[in-house]
Amino acid sequence: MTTAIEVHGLRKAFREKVVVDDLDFSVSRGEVFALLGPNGAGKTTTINILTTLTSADSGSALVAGWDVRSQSTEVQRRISLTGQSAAVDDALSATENVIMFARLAGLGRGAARRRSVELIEQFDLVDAASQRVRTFSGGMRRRLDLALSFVVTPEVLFLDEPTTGLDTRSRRALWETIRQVAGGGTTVFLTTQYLEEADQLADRIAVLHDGRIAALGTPAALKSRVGGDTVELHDVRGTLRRAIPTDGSIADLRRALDVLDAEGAEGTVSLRRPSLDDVFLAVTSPTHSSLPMKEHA
Ligand SMILES: Nc1ncnc2c1ncn2[C@@H]1O[C@H](COP(=O)(O)OP(=O)(O)OP(=O)(O)O)[C@@H](O)[C@H]1O
Repeated sequence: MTTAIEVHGLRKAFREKVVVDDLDFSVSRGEVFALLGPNGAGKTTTINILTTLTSADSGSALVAGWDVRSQSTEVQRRISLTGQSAAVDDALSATENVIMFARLAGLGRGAARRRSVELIEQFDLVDAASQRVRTFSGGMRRRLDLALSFVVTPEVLFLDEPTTGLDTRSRRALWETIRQVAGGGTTVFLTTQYLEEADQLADRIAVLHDGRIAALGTPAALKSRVGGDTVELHDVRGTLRRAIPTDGSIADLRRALDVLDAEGAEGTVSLRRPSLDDVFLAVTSPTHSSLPMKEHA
């Protein structure tokens, strides 16, 4: 099986409000797929449907080859999901929590202990390993929650805004862990509001806007869609004074410089490559057509 997630015409409304609107996409095995979108775009609802926590009103979704609606137990056996801090016992230490979780996942006593040592180290909880979780900061709790979703390697790992609340070092460490897991063949489906995160991690990105996919493709393809490089002029204070989009060709670059010359502009000229921010702002602006765009390889 090469397809890990297959979604067709998925739709979900809360009362009259359509939150997920006719979604279609598929994710290959071993792929890191990021669902990006502003607040309220429908990211969590989509993840909840794919992880069997919520049922869709219509459409279908297969995860690891099983139907999320009619074969939910089979799906649950093959996935893991972050954000289940409800599963964390405040009265236990971090180590005890990981061991308990590992035992529930079917690991033997020795294997559970070994796994806890690895995960406590990996998620930078060594100093707090034997501390009761009740005393943890928000970031420590978040790291423990993440550690639990890595106790066993699932076929498909769902991470709902995994790095929210993490400091830079923890964020980068988690990215590394995600890369390792994906390198081992696990499919990773993550939601994020951080464009850099999607850019760093994802093989492909879907930008969700008002419950619909407004853009879908590799980070490079999405960036190239919003145009070529931009010639920017900053004044001595570093304030952006002028931005002239180009198609990336030498002739167009020269034209942009001629424009600045003709205007008698003063300051420092630089070339800015399109970023995912440009993509995000372009496709999630209120004036943007909500028609799904074609995927670019
Ligand atoms: N159980 C519910 N009942 C009613 N409305 C809901 C429910 N769950 C979500 N919604 C609404 O659906 C919309 C999409 O919510 P969702 O949590 O999926 O968005 P999101 O993209 O994950 O947003 P965020 O980035 O803020 O987490 C929001 O307007 C939200 O208020």
